[in-house]
Formats: sequence, structure tokens, C-alpha cells
Amino acid sequence: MDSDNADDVQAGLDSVEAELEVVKLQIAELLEKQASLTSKRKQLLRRLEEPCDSTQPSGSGPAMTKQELLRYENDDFSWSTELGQNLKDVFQLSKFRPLQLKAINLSMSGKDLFLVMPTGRGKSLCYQLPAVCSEGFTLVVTPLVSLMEDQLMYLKSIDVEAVSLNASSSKEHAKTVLAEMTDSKAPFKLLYVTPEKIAKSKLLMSRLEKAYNAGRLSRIAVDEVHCCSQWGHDFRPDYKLLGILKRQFPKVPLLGLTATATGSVLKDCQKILCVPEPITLTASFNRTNLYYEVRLKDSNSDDSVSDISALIKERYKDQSGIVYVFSQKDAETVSADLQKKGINASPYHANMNPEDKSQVHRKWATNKIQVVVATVAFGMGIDKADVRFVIHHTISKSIENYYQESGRAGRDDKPADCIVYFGFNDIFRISTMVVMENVGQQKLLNMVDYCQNVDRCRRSVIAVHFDEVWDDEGCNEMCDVCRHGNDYITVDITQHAKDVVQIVELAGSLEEKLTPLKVTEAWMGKGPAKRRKMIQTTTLSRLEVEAIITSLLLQGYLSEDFSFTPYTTYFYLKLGGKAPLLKNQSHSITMKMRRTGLDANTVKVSQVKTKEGKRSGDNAANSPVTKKVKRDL
Ligand SMILES: Nc1ncnc2c1ncn2[C@H]1C[C@H](O)[C@@H](COP(=O)(O)OP(=O)(O)OP(=O)(O)O)O1
Ligand SMILES: [Mg+2]
Ligand SMILES: [Zn+2]
Repeated sequence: MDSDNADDVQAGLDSVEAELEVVKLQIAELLEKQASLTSKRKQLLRRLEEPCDSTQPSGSGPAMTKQELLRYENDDFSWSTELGQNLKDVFQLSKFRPLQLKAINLSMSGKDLFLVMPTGRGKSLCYQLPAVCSEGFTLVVTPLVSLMEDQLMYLKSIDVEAVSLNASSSKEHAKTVLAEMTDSKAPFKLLYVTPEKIAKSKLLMSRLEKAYNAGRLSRIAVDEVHCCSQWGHDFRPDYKLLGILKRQFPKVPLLGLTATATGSVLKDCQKILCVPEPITLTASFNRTNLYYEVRLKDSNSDDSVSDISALIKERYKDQSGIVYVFSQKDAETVSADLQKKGINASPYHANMNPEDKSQVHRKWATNKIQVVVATVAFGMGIDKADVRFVIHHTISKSIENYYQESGRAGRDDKPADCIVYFGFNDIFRISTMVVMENVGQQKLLNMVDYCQNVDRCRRSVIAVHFDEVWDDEGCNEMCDVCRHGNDYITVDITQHAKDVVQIVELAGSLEEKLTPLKVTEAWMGKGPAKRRKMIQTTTLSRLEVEAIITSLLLQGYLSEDFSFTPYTTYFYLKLGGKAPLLKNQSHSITMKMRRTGLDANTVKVSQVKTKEGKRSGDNAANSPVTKKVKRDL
């Protein structure tokens, strides 16, 4: 073969190989889609077999059929009269909320139970009321001392005897409690402990053993049970050791409670807690009284704080609310900015001293402060009924977190608003923070998808995230997408994607790394003249450019490329797994965008309902670099 001929053959070979690469990616994409559809089909089939009631249990233990479970909604048990009486007389409540009675009856019957119920729906009653109606005491494991104190305060106010053991208990107090555990005349009905106590105090375990043998340990409640699992959003190492409870006290019914656990997290918790066949009751995640909305933060001139203050002064005048921010510094500055505009706001974060924190909490709870500007440190156990708005100045790091934080609104079942300000740069601020967390990037991208999406009802995104089958009627225009659905159009962004990918590719060939900001600027023609000549710049607005880059990241055409120094983590963009697909002429990408401001560069595709699959499994936590970047809360 002469050399010309050899060159031709080589070129042909290269082209075939490139095409094969593309085909391989397409196959991978289709397999991914097949897997997701198969799992959806399985879920739907499972639902078909169940009665159509959203508060029906999902995935109950194999020991009981749906029919058998129904029986636990009745009030003809030997304890039913006492239960009803104590509900009214002690807890001063007129009736049970959905699932409460069933959960209580199951637990009273000695079953192990996982109860998944949205925040503020009344999980605590499901172990407090049985505790009052049972001999002996209930052991309650709680992750935070503040949660424990709130509950003790509440129980004291309704004359239910409860005690606690935690790191700050005095020696005498601990001694009395430990002694009373086996005393049949001991007055307390609930004993609250931190998981650390169970893990570290041999004395406590041996006293529990004695109480168990004396038949005084009537029930074990593990609150915020998702903390057991590394896949949950609030993993606590000491929760991992709680399996000892069921191993030592196998006859005592265990009740695990959580607001936010997916099926796989629950499976993990079941293993960790050594509960062989728990029954799982799952209440619907749909909070019908909450209005969900996402507002865009403009990177050019971020006036989100002015926007927030206008909302508070007008729409939420004299109403109670929370503004969640990213960091301690943001809590201070945003709070100061709101104060300057005449709003009665106070910051709240982990670095404040305990007295100041509880003072802010107390003043807010009694309406002496209108707004708390808080980091996620203002979290579990916040139980104010009339919160009318929860505004996120920065997106949460996951949908679980967002659901829990925003869920503090409207606990009195009256209308309340949950608004997120979604900023392009915030994605990367949070990304570098969660880089070392298990599936941190994927969870963040799910949150970004919630915000970026204008295609699906926000409720449906939340419901699907929690494995709940969703029916679009369930929203009632209580989210911005459903309310303003006609303001969005589907556009073809294939050419845009090619332009952006070319910019990133060019940088790669020059051994240069580009931050998302640099990519944005380069595409908008703000980079060095030399580069401008080599790339296709755009006249799209900054918001549109950011939306497209975000979409490419979500869909896997771009991906994150972290770089670590001892002091900080940098976020760069590199080509994603799907980038080669763009070489295929027939491959196209669409996205839904806000109707306003689209210029001629964007080709309209009339209302196509195509959804590109999100990528999955791309996990920066696998990075070999071990430095952890933490945010101050
Ligand atoms: N049957 C009921 N009727 C009226 N109010 C109830 C009922 N049960 C509970 N509540 C009230 C009491 C509390 O003020 C509020 C929240 O209950 P709580 O048990 O703290 O929620 P929770 O534990 O499910 O939420 P979180 O996930 O935030 O901890 O609901
Ligand atoms: Mg609770
Ligand atoms: Zn909706």
C-alpha cells in the first residue's frame, strides 16, 4: 500500500472509530433510559395492586398484607378508649391526623415500624401517646439536644413526665434517672437520649438491660431515623451503632421516624438498626397549602435582597417567616440589609453563642422578631405554626434539604409561600462545598434541576424525588410552573451546545481550565481577542447563557472538574460524557425556557415535550483528593 492510500485508510478508520464512540454513548444512554423506565414500571405496577389512597403504606413488611394493615385504622383495640381519652385530655387534640392512628395501633401491637411523614405532620405524637398509654417507659433517641429540650418543655407543659440523658446532664441527675429506670414506681414515661449516649455509655446500656428484663422498656423510638444512613442527608456516625438496641432488646417494638427518606435510605436504616421486617408507613409528601416558586438571581446585578425585602414589606407585612442563606457571613449581611430597610430581622447561625441563639428563636416564636435570616443551623425541631413564607436566598444542597427547610412554612395548614432564589454562581459555591459528600454532586444537581426546570410541576419534581407517584391534578396551580405554564417555550439548543462545547474543548487543547464564569464570558465575547477569533460567540442574554450552560451540565454534555489546593476548591468545566454525541448530525438537544428575551439565535420548536435524561452516577466524591471543604453554618 502506498503512503497516500495508507493515509486514506487511516482517516477512514479514525472516522469509523469516532462514530463507534458515538454509538457506544447512544447505547449507554438508551440503557440508562431503559433502566429508569423499568424501575418506573415496577413502581407503577406495585401501586396498581394497592388501594388508591395516598396515605396508604408503601412497601410494608412481608409479614402483613394490605388488607391486614387496614385493620389498624380501627378503634376497637383494647387500648383504643384510653388512647382517645389521652389524645383529648392530655394532648388536647380533637382528632388524629392521617396515618397517626394506624401507626400508633401498629406500635401498640408490638410491630416494628418506620414512619415516613412530612415535617410538621405530627410524628412525635406517634410515640408520645403510646408512651402515656403503656406501662414502663419509652426510650427516644434524638440527634440534637435542642430537639430534646423542645420536647421536654412541651411535655412538661402538658404534664407528661419525661427525662433526658445527654452530654450536659449533671452527675446527680444521671444517677437518679439511671436508678429510676428499674423502679416500678418511677414516674417518667419517656426517656430521651442522644445516640452518643447509647454508643458510649456502658452504664446506660446495662441499666436498659435491667429495665428490659423487668419489663419496663416498653418501646424504642428513633427520631430522624435517616441519620443512620450515609445516603440520607444528615448522616450521624453514632446512629450507625444503634443496631445494638434491637440486638439487646429484640422484644421491644422499635419505631423509626423521618420526614425525608427514600426507599433505599430506609432499607439501609433497617439493616443498620437490625430490624428484620419493619412495616413502613409513608404519608404523601404533598403539602397542598404551600405555593412553590423559583425566582432567578441575576449575576449582573444581584438585587435579590431588595426583592426579598419588598416581598416582606408588602406581601408578607406583619407575617412570620424565615430567609435561608448560604453562610454565617450571608446571615449577618442579609439580616443587616433587611434591617436597614426597616424589617425586624435577626441572624441565626451555628457560630452564635447558645443564649443568643435561643433568644432569637424565642423572640421569633413569640412574634417579637418577624424574620430569622438563618443558615441550616436553624433546623430540626423548629415548630412554629404560622410561618407564612420560607425564602431561600441561596438554593439548598439537595431536594431533601429543600423539602425539609421549606416545609417549616404553613404548619397550621393555611396558605404559605416557599420561594427559592436561583443563581448560577451559587451552584458552584455549593458544589465545591459538597464535593466530598456521598453523592453530593448528584443531589445538588437534582436541586438545580428542580430550580432550572420550567417543564414539570414543582410538586411533581419533589414527589418523584421521594418515589411518590404523582398526578398533575394534585397541584391546583400552587406552583409557578403550573400557574405560568404558557410563559415558557421549548427551544432547540443544539447549536448553542456545540458552541459551548467548542469553547471548553479549545481551552482543553490549550491546557487551560475554565471556570463556569470564564465559559460564560468567553461565549459572550468578553474573553481575550485571540480566543474570540477561534470561537463562535453569542448575543444571548446573560441569563439565557447561564440557563443553557446549566442545562448542559445537568444533561451531561459538560461536567465538573474540581481542583484542590490546601485552602480552597476550584470548580472548572470540562466536557461531559455526552459531548461526543454532538458530533452526530442527527443529535439534537432541546430545553424549555422562559419566553421573554429569546433572540433569533434560538430556534423555536413548537411545544415539543422532549426531556433529555439527566445523567447519573457521575460522582466527584470518588476523587482521590481527601481535603474537605466545609461551609460555616
Ligand atoms: N392530631 C393532631 N392534630 C393537630 N395538631 C397536631 C396533631 N398531631 C400533631 N400536631 C401538631 C403538634 C405540633 O405542634 C405539630 C408538629 O408535630 P411534630 O410531631 O413536631 O412534627 P414532626 O415530628 O412530624 O415534624 P419534624 O419532621 O419537623 O420533626 O403538629
Ligand atoms: Mg419530629
Ligand atoms: Zn404545580
